[in-house]
Amino acid sequence: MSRLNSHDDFTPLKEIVVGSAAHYLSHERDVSFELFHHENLSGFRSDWAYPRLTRAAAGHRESWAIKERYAEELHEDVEALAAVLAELGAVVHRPLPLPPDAAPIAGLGWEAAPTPALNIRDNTLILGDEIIETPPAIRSRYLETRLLAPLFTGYWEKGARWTTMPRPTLTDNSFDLSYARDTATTLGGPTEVVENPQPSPYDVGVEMMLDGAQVLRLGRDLVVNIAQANHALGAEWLQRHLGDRYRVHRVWRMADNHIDSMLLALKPGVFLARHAGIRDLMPEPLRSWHYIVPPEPDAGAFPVYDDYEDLVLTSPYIDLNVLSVDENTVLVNEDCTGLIKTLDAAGFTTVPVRHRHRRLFGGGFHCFTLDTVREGAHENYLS
Ligand SMILES: NC(=[NH2+])NCCC[C@H](N)C(=O)O
Repeated sequence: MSRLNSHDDFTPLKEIVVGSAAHYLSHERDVSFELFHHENLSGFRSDWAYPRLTRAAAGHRESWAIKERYAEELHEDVEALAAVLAELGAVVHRPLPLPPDAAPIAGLGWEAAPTPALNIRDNTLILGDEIIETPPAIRSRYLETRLLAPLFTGYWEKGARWTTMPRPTLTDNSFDLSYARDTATTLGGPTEVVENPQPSPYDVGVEMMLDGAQVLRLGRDLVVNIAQANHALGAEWLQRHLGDRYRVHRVWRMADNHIDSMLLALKPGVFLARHAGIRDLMPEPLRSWHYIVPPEPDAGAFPVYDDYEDLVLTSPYIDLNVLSVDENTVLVNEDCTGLIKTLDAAGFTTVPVRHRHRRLFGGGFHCFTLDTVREGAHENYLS
């Protein structure tokens, strides 16, 4: 293990953590989960878009089983991803696997089954020599970074700084519902905001929530996606914490939360973007960069899932979530042939990797990884 040093997504990769899919048995469908995944969940089923038609009031807890076959295939693909990265010369670290008999976790006034540390991009932000654990918006993910604690301890011993952003209480009233209220879904929304928030003796009002995956890292510049007040508070914390060392550029509602299936930096001057309109949402100095927009995803590239039993947590654009091992080499989903062709034509070397169930488990290669050592420094890429 070397010293923590990760400022961007594209300079030569030395060390990386690959998430663990072990024992991903169910989704905890509480208010925090429904709200976070509102855009995808409410897009195709009217009882999920209008939950009061069918579901109980807030406080309702429901475990949604994941089919064993999908969980096993996911596990197989994640282990293969770790092997590919090792073959490419990176030192690969792993979180603690979630044990099969993990007991529920609890906060003040809630309980939830814990998720494995799979989408590890989400709850940690690495900025140079600093580990920042970010405040989760989903209760079942509250203790996810503890599964990374042995690794973080190792980096800390090697000199890393290690910070935890203020932890939210996550009562029903902690959430700003405005994004879910304001956005139309494919059902023609606006939909109902998920459930009726119930008062709790632990209410503190709208709280800070921000995922590491809402932040695009470009040396001394950070682009942070903000869709509502929880995120705005998180970005404000980040700005105050980082002071003059970083420029925090806030972008408004580029996505519901995570930015990394909308936009990724492949190298200085080049972005991979979901659509051409992304450029207009960007801060002025980044509008002159080149934006590579791949063809629309091919519906045939995804497994066919059951409309009711299988929760589809991402949009079909999830394969944009690639992982660069250097400025020329990009790991891409082998089934996303349109994207592979686009990147090949742009002069990149693509490494096709199998990942079947990205739509069920909420992430691609960028989400499932956390690069801890790259060669890049605290550069100013904007000048
Ligand atoms: N870091 C992540 N988990 N990113 C995944 C983002 C997926 C995005 N919400 C989509 O539907 O395409």
